[in-house]
Amino acid sequence: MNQVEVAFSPTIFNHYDIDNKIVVVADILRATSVICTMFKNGVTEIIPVRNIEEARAYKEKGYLVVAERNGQKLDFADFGNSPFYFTPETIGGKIVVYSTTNGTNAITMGKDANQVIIGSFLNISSVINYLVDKSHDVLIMCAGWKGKFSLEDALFAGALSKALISTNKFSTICDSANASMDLWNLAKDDLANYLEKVAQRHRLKKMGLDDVIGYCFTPDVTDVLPVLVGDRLKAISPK
Ligand SMILES: O=C(O)[C@H](CS(=O)(=O)O)OP(=O)(O)O
Repeated sequence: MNQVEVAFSPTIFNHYDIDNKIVVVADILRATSVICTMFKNGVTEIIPVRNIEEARAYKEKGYLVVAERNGQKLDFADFGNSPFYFTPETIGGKIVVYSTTNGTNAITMGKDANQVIIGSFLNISSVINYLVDKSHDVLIMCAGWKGKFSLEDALFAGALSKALISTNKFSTICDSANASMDLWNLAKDDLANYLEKVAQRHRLKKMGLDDVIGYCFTPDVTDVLPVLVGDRLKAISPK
């Protein structure tokens, strides 16, 4: 039986053994939801970069750059971080360079694992099917917020852990995975109400950027499965 574990923040990621594991990065508000939306709408590759200077250098070379810090688009970037910017018209057939406050940092941290994949509610069934098929131990890495715990990522970790364990192909002896499933069980029947507790929702609301909440918690909007290949994210076609 394969194991599922959860790291609640990148700050503690180094304490997990990722040898031969698949790392699922989750940044529900908003990076991994944005990545799934970009692939759904035809982006060919995404280059995740950690720092602003790297993103700026790509822009100077002529790349399309999506970059924000603290929710706000960087001045040199083409787009900020709302999934609603990414339509077939804006990103179809293009390579995008992507840098965000929390999500792209988490993605690059997992690069020594067997594989890094991108998870969100938008592609959760694709993630489940892929992990069941691959039969590796799994670490769900919550991107959190500036190194801290984020409720929305923990809820996703709980939903995914629960679904994997219900296949009888995974089990867990990880306290964080058990805690995330308890949280998900508490929230799932009245999710809209529970999401009032999510701090990132309120941070986004202050900036007028909280129109994404309903969308980012909608399951299975797409069947894309973004995977890190070298330094780029590419989409695996579903079976
Ligand atoms: O753009 C976002 O939603 C956040 C920015 S912040 O957490 O509000 O500073 O970045 P992400 O990397 O998508 O969590």
